Amino acid sequence: MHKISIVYFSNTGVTKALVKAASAEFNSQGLEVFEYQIKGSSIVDGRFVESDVFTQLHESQAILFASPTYMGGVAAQFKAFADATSDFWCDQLWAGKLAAGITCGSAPNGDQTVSLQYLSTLSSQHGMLWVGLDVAHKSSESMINPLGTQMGVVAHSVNAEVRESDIGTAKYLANRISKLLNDKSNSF
Ligand SMILES: Cc1cc2nc3c(=O)[nH]c(=O)nc-3n(C[C@H](O)[C@H](O)[C@H](O)COP(=O)(O)O)c2cc1C
Repeated sequence: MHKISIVYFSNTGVTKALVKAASAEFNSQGLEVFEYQIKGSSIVDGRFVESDVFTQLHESQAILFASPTYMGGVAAQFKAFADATSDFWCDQLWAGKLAAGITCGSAPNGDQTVSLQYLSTLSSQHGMLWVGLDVAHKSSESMINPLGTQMGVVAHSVNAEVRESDIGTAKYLANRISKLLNDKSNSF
């Protein structure tokens, strides 16, 4: 059975709701899911200290990274986690794993794409293979990807309300990753 890990930070629950939707989709496609929410207490003196988490990530064939957009980038809590992954960079321990990203913001165009670009760069530093969306802006019957970003999931939330179209986009991305993992001709 393939395993996917999801690492995320969420304060008011929007990112968490998107992660839960993706997670349910992975489960329904027969994947084992390890979910990890970064907490403020996981960071001491600016450093991410929950090193046990990495055992799960090493065992995964894919990792989904998720963070709200804060001031045009990932949240500091997520960045502390990302910096801790540098321990595995030299040996390129995560090379060949699939990677994907989810973010959200309270503005329709609040620079969320910058967060996805960062997550993609982080993944590239680890030699991972980035998976975006193969669906054009609102082209499907379910009207997913309403903001038209194809690097990953960009959600727009006002007052922490989560839109169905963004939940649908998160599920779609999870479904795409599941298909890639379950395709026997791929050897992730
Ligand atoms: C410190 C801070 C910075 C933020 N910066 C942005 C931003 O640059 N762009 C944006 O669209 N929303 C921004 N927001 C709004 C959050 O991204 C938004 O509320 C998001 O839904 C929070 O996700 P969460 O519910 O998973 O915590 C910011 C919020 C905070 C608290």
